[in-house]
Amino acid sequence: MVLAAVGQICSTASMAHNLSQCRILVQKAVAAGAKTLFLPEASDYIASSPSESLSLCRPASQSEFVQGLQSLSRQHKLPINVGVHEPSDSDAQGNVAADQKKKMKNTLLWIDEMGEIVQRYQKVHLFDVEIENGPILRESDSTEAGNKLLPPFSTPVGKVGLMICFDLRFPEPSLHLHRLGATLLTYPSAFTVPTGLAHWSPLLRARAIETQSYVIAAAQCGPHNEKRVSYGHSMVVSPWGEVVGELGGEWKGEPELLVCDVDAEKVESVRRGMPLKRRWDVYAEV
Ligand SMILES: O=C(O)CNC(=O)[C@H](CS)NC(=O)CCC(=O)C(=O)O
Repeated sequence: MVLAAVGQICSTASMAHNLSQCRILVQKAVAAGAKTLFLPEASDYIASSPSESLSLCRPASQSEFVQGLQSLSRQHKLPINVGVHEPSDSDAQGNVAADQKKKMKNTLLWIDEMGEIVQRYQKVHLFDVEIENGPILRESDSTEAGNKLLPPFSTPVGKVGLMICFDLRFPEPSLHLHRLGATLLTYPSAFTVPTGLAHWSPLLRARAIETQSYVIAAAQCGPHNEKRVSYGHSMVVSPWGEVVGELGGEWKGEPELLVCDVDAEKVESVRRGMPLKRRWDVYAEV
């Protein structure tokens, strides 16, 4: 068994403030003996508008937030999984007008215990919604969608398959990563409150049950600015679908940490006990 730590923060437009929240969580995770720290989507910042978000966006090599986390991970020999914004390589059409800003990527970094960025996933499904009495958000206005899933890779907490937030609503990528050998799936998130109330927990449990894998979802929580609040409820679900750890949805003014056992043998025993043998002869292959 190995301990995984899951951090819950409330990112604002201040990268220095957000880094200081993460620093507290790194220290707590190390003190608890955790072997990996999972941080939410957009941990580097959550801005009040797409234009502010674009203006804060910089490459990891020039981001005080990412550099700060890399040095913390190196110092403590702690792998860190963290969601950030990065500039896209090209604009959406390939030739925008000079006055038009480039788009961003919504990415998830795996920083190893040497402080190196060794894996990078770019969010594939973007959150464009207009829900009555609910959120109106158009992520694709400012963000470029990724075009591939990353093959699962070995870590101290298992073979990790990376996904982000809204990707949670699509079973296909999780099943695909499962087929490629993942034993732990991540969904770092900044869920809205109404959609979180309606769907967060059943979706996370469904993804864990369907793939017989651990699901780790570090979440943004509370008010980021006057316009935006996140649902919180960071969660760890076992391959049997049990919620083995959960944080609250109320922002208490400081970051919170959840520490859970990740048991490789549990993945094996759940899969051995209930083999989910596909019938590709009956329905389409995922
Ligand atoms: O905006 C940023 O800076 C970071 N990105 C996000 O917070 C994204 C896009 S707005 N949020 C979600 O995908 C929430 C999904 C959700 O709430 C649901 O699926 O119900």
